Amino acid sequence: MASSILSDCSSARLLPLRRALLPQRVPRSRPCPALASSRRLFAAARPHLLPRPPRMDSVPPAAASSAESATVSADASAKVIDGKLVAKQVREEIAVEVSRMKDAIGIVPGLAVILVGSRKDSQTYVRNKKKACEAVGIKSYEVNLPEDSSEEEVIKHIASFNSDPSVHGILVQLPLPRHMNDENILNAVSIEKDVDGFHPLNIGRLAMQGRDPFFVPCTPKGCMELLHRYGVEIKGKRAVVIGRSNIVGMPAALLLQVWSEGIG
Ligand SMILES: Nc1nc2c(c(=O)[nH]1)N[C@@H](CN(C=O)c1ccc(C(=O)N[C@@H](CCC(=O)O)C(=O)O)cc1)CN2
Repeated sequence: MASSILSDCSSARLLPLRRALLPQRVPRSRPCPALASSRRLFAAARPHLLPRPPRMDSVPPAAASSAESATVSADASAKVIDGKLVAKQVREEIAVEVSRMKDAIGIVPGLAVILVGSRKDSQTYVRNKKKACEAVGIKSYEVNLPEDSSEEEVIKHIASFNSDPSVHGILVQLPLPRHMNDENILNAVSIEKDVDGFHPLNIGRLAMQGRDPFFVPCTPKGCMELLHRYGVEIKGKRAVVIGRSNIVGMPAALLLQVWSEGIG
């Protein structure tokens, strides 16, 4: 029986993990020092690649009691993972980190979000990202462009954020209008500021042996963070990822594969 199931609502295909078919990974190389400082700065806001925080030694009381009543078989019991509790802890940790950074070097991380069009769901996600930044002291920059904007206009804004030293992370909210080519736009984001981890180089580095991505897509990273903080051991387990989107399913499968080898 699979011990972990991650579901990707954006695409309902089963993606078998390739771990069993791939050779053992070698320990990952250290990143280029010049790029590492910018990555570290924003990693405080979305700590994909920072040293991992200590696990919760015990499941929080509320989750523990639910977990006890949710036994699924003689040798395995279910753990109810309280995502809201973990999210609160992560926000608190980030707020402390940002405040320390401000005191130490007088810089706060800056996140730029570009939204094209007026989809209600995308507006909500962008609003929530902005609120989340405000709550922890991250400065946010927002650009809203009309649905009929050209790819060049979007890329012009990306280029401007790429060269703005107060912006450490850039997100282009997806989906983009149909007339735009996602690839051209995502390729324009500097890989050191690609906090979504959608740039092909970051995804490629996630997939390759001996490479580290600068950032990892946030939804699968969040799933991994939950497993980690609840002490769910991945090594040696089988996992099922439902869905294979570029945003969730595919990077989730890659992360499970990397972490199952004890790296990450
Ligand atoms: N630039 C990006 N665009 C998009 C992303 C992204 O990560 N970066 N992901 C989605 C939209 N999105 C965030 O922007 C997003 C949507 C939904 C969820 C999610 O986890 N949903 C849960 C429900 C959570 C809740 O209701 O509390 C679920 O579906 O089970 C995360 C991120 C597309 N665009």
